[in-house]
This record gives sequence, structure tokens and C-alpha cells, in this order.
Amino acid sequence: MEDFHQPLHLCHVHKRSIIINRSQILIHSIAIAFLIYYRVSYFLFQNSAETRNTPTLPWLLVFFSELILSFIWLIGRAFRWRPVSHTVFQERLPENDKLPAIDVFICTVDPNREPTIGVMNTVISAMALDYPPDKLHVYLSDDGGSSLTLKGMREAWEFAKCWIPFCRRFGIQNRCPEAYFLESLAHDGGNSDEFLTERDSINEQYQVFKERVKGIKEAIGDTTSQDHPPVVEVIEGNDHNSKAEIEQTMLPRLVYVSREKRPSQPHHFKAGALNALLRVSGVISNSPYILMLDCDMYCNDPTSARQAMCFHLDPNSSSSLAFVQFPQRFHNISTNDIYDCQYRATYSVLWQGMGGLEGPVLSGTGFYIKRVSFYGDYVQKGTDPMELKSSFGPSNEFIKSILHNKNPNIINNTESSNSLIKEAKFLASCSYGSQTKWGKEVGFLYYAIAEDYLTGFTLHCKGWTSVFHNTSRPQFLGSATTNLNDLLTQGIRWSSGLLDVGLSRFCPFIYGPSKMSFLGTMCYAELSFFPLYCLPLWCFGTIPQLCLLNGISIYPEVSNSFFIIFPFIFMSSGGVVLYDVFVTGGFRSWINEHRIWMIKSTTSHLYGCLDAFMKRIGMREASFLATNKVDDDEQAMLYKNGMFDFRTSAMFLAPMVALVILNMVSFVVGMARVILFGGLEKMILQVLMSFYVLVMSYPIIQGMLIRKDKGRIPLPITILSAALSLIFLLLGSTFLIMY
Ligand SMILES: O=c1ccn([C@@H]2O[C@H](COP(=O)(O)OP(=O)(O)O[C@H]3O[C@H](CO)[C@@H](O)[C@H](O)[C@H]3O)[C@@H](O)[C@H]2O)c(=O)[nH]1
Ligand SMILES: [Mn+2]
Repeated sequence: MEDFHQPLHLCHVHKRSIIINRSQILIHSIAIAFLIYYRVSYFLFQNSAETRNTPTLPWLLVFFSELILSFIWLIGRAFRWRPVSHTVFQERLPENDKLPAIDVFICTVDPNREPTIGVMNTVISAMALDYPPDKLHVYLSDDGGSSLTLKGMREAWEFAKCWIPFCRRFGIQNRCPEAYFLESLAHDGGNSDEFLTERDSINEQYQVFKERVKGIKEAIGDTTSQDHPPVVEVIEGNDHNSKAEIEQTMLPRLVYVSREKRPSQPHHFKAGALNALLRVSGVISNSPYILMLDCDMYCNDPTSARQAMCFHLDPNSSSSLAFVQFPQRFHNISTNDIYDCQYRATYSVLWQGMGGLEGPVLSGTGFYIKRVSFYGDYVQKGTDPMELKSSFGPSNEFIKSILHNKNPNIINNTESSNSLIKEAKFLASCSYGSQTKWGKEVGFLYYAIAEDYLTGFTLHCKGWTSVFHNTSRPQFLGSATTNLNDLLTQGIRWSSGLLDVGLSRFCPFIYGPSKMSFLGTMCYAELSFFPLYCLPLWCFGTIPQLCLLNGISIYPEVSNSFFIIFPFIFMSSGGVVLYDVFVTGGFRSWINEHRIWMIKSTTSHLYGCLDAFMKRIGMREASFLATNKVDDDEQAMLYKNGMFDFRTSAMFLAPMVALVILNMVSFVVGMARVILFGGLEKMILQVLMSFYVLVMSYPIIQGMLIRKDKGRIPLPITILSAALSLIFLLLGSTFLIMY
């Protein structure tokens, strides 16, 4: 009882980071002010021969790029204003019988890209969470309507019947069977003979389970369909015998949901799937909290639910707290993470920084959220059921579930269970949400393909808060995209989805300021507009180089007192990242992150921006290609050895390689020019810029000229890119002289 008044969690403000970050913001901003002064005064006040000889267009382009870069930099500072972290005290949580129930939502869409065994591992790990089993309900949404997934789930249930009691008995920490048995010794659980025998027997059963799923796949294939009726199946009731056995053998309820899909009806991708789950689970278990997981994000620490409850049940924070977000972390990251697949900065710096404001962005997976936060203000207002139906759709059962917070469930009486399943199918039909507020004001929003970001943003705008909780043992582990092709493809979807929001009526600059803090708005704006980095990066990768080739200087010469501003800004922006990296990564991560940022900005973010603009003017439709989660040994090997895998489309390779060739040419010719004709003091920054691009692009040069393996850059691509650079050089040089 004495623990009752003690807090369930503590918040730590990172004072040292705050001092460093804010000082850097101040100094860097002054430097930017000088830069702007230099550029503007150059145009306005200097009327020297030099100004008249310098073409205006490249100058303007570079200035414009500097402004965009500085602006995105400036709004991004909000992330560094007030970083915080938390400690939780699980031992102070109430007894099991007082804990609230949790529904777990897992989404899958295509067994071809998301192997069934992996999905089932996620399902099993969620069922094995350290939480009272009668308060845990696991739902799998199968957007592909694949019978392989349904049958795989039945097998998973059978295996869970032995796996979960084993985990409970021996206090296993890693409850994802695949990951558990992959650990070389798998001694998580002890060393006793009893344990070892049991472990080996469970391992055998696991292998049998895998074989059976494989067998099903061979027998029925892994086809998916875009045209199928709704299917809802509660996998099986509990068949425990004696009361004493309940704690050991009882399993959480497991439900398969495949919402109806018809080619004529928009299905809204993952957001649509999650909304169907919200409705279906509302009439089956209606738990007040929901854990959402992508199909590859298995639970790596069974205590995550209890840790999240330390925030949700804390009387000081609970009423406005919508969700507790854990970082996305990945099991397949190598020490030299060349693609920054772990998104280090996002999950260690940005989200931590937002944690000190309204809270982190909803990140698609790995968060515990309050069900009511999805229902908007309607429920609190106590409106009459008829009015609710216009917002939530015609199902009486569902309206009852939101009004009375009632827990319908207990599927033991067949008649009532049949009618419940019928209602659930109705709720999962594709026309259910149309003409209602689903996707517009209720549930996950449909306006952007980045449904998580947009929905989280509107929650924060409604006054909800969130918490970011990062622990040393990852709570959830997923499979990162460890090859260039998947990474860049995913990058298009993300940047297009984020920019969708920026270009919609939810644009953070317009929608946010009156509804949330200024700094919170800035964070959301940065995330939405960072794909626009592609513009300045393309300029910086081409214009100074083109000018160098033509002997045109666009930066101050060394003797000019403004000269120092440019290297200073470059180093200062790199410096703060270096500081972050030394706290959370290493020097190599800094290079890797910076390089992949350059690659992504000039390719996938460029395409993402184009995609978003085209969707905006109605020239393209939204699409969501699920990220590939199939292991490819050869790709994994290249990634592990820190070698880029250039087996990707020309669409990505050509611009990347063309940029590198352009910089090579400009560096060599530019150097030759200054050696022969002098003028290094005027050209030094441009020479250094080309040199920097080349150093950072070393893996691309290596892939083009040195490597002989399959992952190299194919010769035709190099030739095509060289041609592109040449065309650019010729056209660009002509333009330069004209303007
Ligand atoms: O029509 C669809 C498409 C996807 N999914 C599921 O959505 C999840 C995320 O898809 P994935 O291809 O893994 O996307 P990522 O790029 O890895 O996802 C990140 O970005 C998404 C937003 O673009 C978020 O929804 C995710 O949670 C976040 O992890 C997966 O479980 C899919 O099965 C569906 O259920 N239906
Ligand atoms: Mn994913």
C-alpha cells in the first residue's frame, strides 16, 4: 500500500544536451544571418566589375538552396530544445487483477513479401507477453485474405500451447521462438537438466511447426487477393482442465481478421486495416488499450506492456496521455550500418527531443495507445446513439461498445458467439466505413499514406500527449531494410507520405500553431518538409561544380572576411551531429548517416516529392507497396561486409552516378584550371565541395570502377550516367553564359 503514492515513472531532463544544443542553435543562427547578409549585400550594394561578370542564375540558385537548407535546419532545432528520458517502476504497478486489458493489433498484407513464419513469430511473441492472459487479446489483420495466413495461425496456436507455458515456467526473456532458438546457446531460462530437456523438446516442436507451415505453403500457395469477403475467426477457446492449471496454460485470445476487399472500393491500405480491427475488436474484447505492431516487429521483451502501463496508469499523466511509443529497433543491423537502416537519429535524438514537448510522433508500430483517443470528442459529449451512428456506422453493437465501455466477449456460448462473429464481419465489410467519419475524424486518418504520422499529429492537436520510452533492452525488434533497393523504395513512400501532409489542409504550419506548442509544430513541420532537402542537395551537387568548370566563383574568396562563414556553417551543422553520434553511435555512423542522407535526398526524396506533388494535382493515385521482409543471404552478406548492393533500378542509380561523374569531372578540370591559370583563392570552396562529394561517394566510385561482384554498378548504367552528366554540362554551361 505504501507504494501507492509513489510515482510509477520519472522523467529526466537532459541538461547537458540542452546547454550544448541551445548554444549551438544561437551561434549557428548568427552565422546564417551573416551568410544572408553577405548574399543580399552582394546583390544590392556591390556594383563592382566582379558582380557584373558573375552570372545571376547560379548565384540565385545557390542562395535559394542555402535559404531552404537553413530554414529546414532552423525548424529542426525544435527537436533539440528539450530532450528527456524516463525511468519506470514496474514493481509499483497494481496487482494483475487490477490491470486494464490490452488488444494487440498485428498487420500483414502479403505472405510473398512478409513470410508467414515471421508473421507467426510476431503473433506468438505478442501472445507470450508478460501480462495476465485473460487480459490480452491478439488480432492479426490479413490484408491479403490469404488462407496460408489463416492456417498458419491455427498452427501457431497449437505451438503456442506448449511455447507459452514453457516461457512462463522458465522465465524466458526472449519470447519470439525463432529469435530464441537462433541465439547460439539459448540459455535464457537456466542451465538445469530439466530446462535443457524441455528446451530441446520445444525446439523439436518448433521445427515441426515450421515444417507444417512450409507444407501448407507448398500445398495451397501464397496467393493473395484484392477481392474477397470478410473473414473473422477466433482461433480457439481455452481448453484448460483444472483451475490450478489456468495460470500456466491459459493463452490470450487469438483472432484472425481479414477485412472485405473489393476492387471497386478504396481500402486505404494499412490505415483501413487498422480501422477495421478497431471496429472488430470493439465488439469482441473492447480493451481500453491497444498495442500496434507491424508483422515483422516481434516482442523482444515481455515486460513492454507493464512498462507502458507505468505511464498509462500514472494518475499524474494518464488523463491526457494517448500513447507510449517505443523506438523501432531491428534485429538485423550490422556494426557498420552503411544504410543507416536503424534510423539512429530518429529514434535516439528526434523522438527523445519531442518527448520533452507534446511527445513523439506515432511511429506505426511498437506503441500502446488508448482506444478512446481514436474516437474523437464524440464519446465524451455523450451524444445520442443515432448521432453516433452517422459518425461510427450503423452497428448497434459497436455503438454500445464505445458508449458503455462494455466488454461483450466471452465466446463460449455458440449462439451468441455466432452472432458476434456475424457482427464482426459486418464491421469488417468494405462499405462499412463509407459515409461515416472513419478515416476522416475517427480512427486512423486516410488523407496521407503516412497514416501514423498524420494520425499522431491530429491527436497532439486535439490536446493528447505521448511519451517516448527507450530502454536498453529493445522492447520490439523488426527486420530493417538492409539493401539499397528496398531502402530507397521505402524512402519514396515515406517522403511522399510525409509531404502529402505538408501539402494538405493538415500542413503543420497552418493546422498546428493554434492547437499545439510552437516547438511541437516545428517538429511536425520539419518531418513533413524534410523531403524538400532534395532541392538544395541537387543544387549543391551541381551548380558550384558547373561554375568551377567554367571558372565562375560563387563563394567569397579566402581574403574576404565573409569567407569563414561558409566552412563554419558546414562544420557547425556537422559538429552537432558528431556530438549526437559520439553519445549514441560512433564516427563511422556519422559518415554512414551523412552519406545515405545525401543518396536518399538526391534519389528517393526527389521521387517522393514528385509523387506527392503529382498526387496533389490528381495525376497519380496513392499506393503502398509493403516493404520486403524476405531474407536474402547474398544481400545480407554484402550489407554485413559494409558493401553497397547496387542491384537496384536505373531510376535510382543513374542520378546518383551522374552526380558523382559530374563532380569527378569538375574536380579534375577545376584543379587543372587553378593550377594552370591560378585563382585558387576564389575557387577553393568549390574545389573542396567537389572533393567532399567524391570522398563521401567513395562506395559509388568503387562500385563503378573497382568492384567486380554482382552488387557492382553495371557498366551500361555508368555509360548512361556519363551521358547524362555530359548533357547536363553542355546545357548548363550554355545557360550559365546566357544568364
Ligand atoms: O495495405 C497494406 C499495406 C501494409 N500493411 C501493413 O503495414 C505494415 C507496415 O508496412 P511495411 O511495408 O513494413 O512498411 P514500413 O515502411 O516498414 O513501415 C513504416 O512506415 C509505415 C507508414 O508508411 C508505418 O505504417 C509502419 O508502421 C512503419 O513501420 C506491415 O505490417 C504491413 O503488413 C497492411 O496491413 N496493409
Ligand atoms: Mn516495416
